[in-house]
Amino acid sequence: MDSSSLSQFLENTHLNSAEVKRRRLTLYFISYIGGIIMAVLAAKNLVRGDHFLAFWLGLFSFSVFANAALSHIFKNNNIFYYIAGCIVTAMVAVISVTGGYHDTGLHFVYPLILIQIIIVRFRAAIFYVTGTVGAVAFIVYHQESIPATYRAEDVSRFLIALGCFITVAFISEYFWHKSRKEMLTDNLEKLRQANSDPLTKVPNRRFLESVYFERAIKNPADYFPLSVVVVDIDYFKKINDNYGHDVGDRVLINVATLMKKAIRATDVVSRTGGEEFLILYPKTTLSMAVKLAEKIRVEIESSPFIEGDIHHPITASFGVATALTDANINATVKLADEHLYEAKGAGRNRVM
Ligand SMILES: Nc1nc2c(ncn2[C@@H]2O[C@H](COP(=O)(O)OP(=O)(O)OP(=O)(O)O)[C@@H](O)[C@H]2O)c(=O)[nH]1
Repeated sequence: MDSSSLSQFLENTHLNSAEVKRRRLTLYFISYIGGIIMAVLAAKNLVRGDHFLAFWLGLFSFSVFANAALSHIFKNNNIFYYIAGCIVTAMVAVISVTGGYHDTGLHFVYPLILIQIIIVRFRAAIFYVTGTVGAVAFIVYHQESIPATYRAEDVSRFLIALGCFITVAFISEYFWHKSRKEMLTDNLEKLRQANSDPLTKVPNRRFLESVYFERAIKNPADYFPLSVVVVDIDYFKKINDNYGHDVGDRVLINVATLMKKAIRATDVVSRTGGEEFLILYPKTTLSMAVKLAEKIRVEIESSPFIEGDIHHPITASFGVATALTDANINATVKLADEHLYEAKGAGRNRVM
């Protein structure tokens, strides 16, 4: 997992899920509050004898409730935001056609347009709002074929005020989105730094424990069997002692790079300690993980550290274990560690 995949993983796990939650809650609140208001207005219009408007308000109230209820069931589907946007356009059209109570219904167009801007994403909202305003303008300028009657001066002032309102709403939405995006980028960079090792740039132990394992537990079908390979460079202390800490650092970077190249995009190499790494192979059986670890062992063995006069053979020992279910991740890491110590005890440069 390179730096950009790590950022992507963190964005999907933390930041995007917060954004999805925010949008979803906005849809629920607006739908339920709006649905109740429309139901009340439908009842009031029924009492005062405007059956046509009462029918439409009742239908819209039912539609927004049904839309919100379906979005509870199909949680990962974005279509419900766009359906809500369409319901708003239809409501604005019906209100403009009927005129509402004493032809004062156009006042409701302002909050409805604002709802459309909030619910549908910024770019899509431009098209939705253009369509809605186009429909209203068409209706108010063709009063000969609708029940409502609007005075010419009210119509022109309404459209000018609506234009100003929409411009201000879009400007505020634009800057709000811009600052939110900057904040998210900033947060993402901080998260990336907190979850990666500054020397080798691979994810660190924090990433495994607070991000990766949590995600695996939430989506077991995508991760299990999850194989864990603990890798420890052999006699690393000698490298530091013989050539200095800087050379030791470069050996760590080389080994990490070599392992990153040897894995699939869905696997993860992380640095969990001084000269200890942990590789995670999702959807991989124990026998397959042993073969993959053996391949990396051979690769490390055949890539000595060469720099100037230094020509130092590098080997590593490997401990492998596999978690079949999310219930035993920690026990699996512990078992892989025990296998690593067995590999060290058995002479090093081997997979156990
Ligand atoms: N250069 C460098 N060395 C580190 C870093 N972190 C830990 N070390 C060194 O890694 C060495 C680990 O030594 P040991 O735990 O004795 O392990 P080893 O020499 O590899 O021996 P075996 O694991 O038993 O094969 C120590 O000398 C640590 O100082 C680091 O970030 N950079």
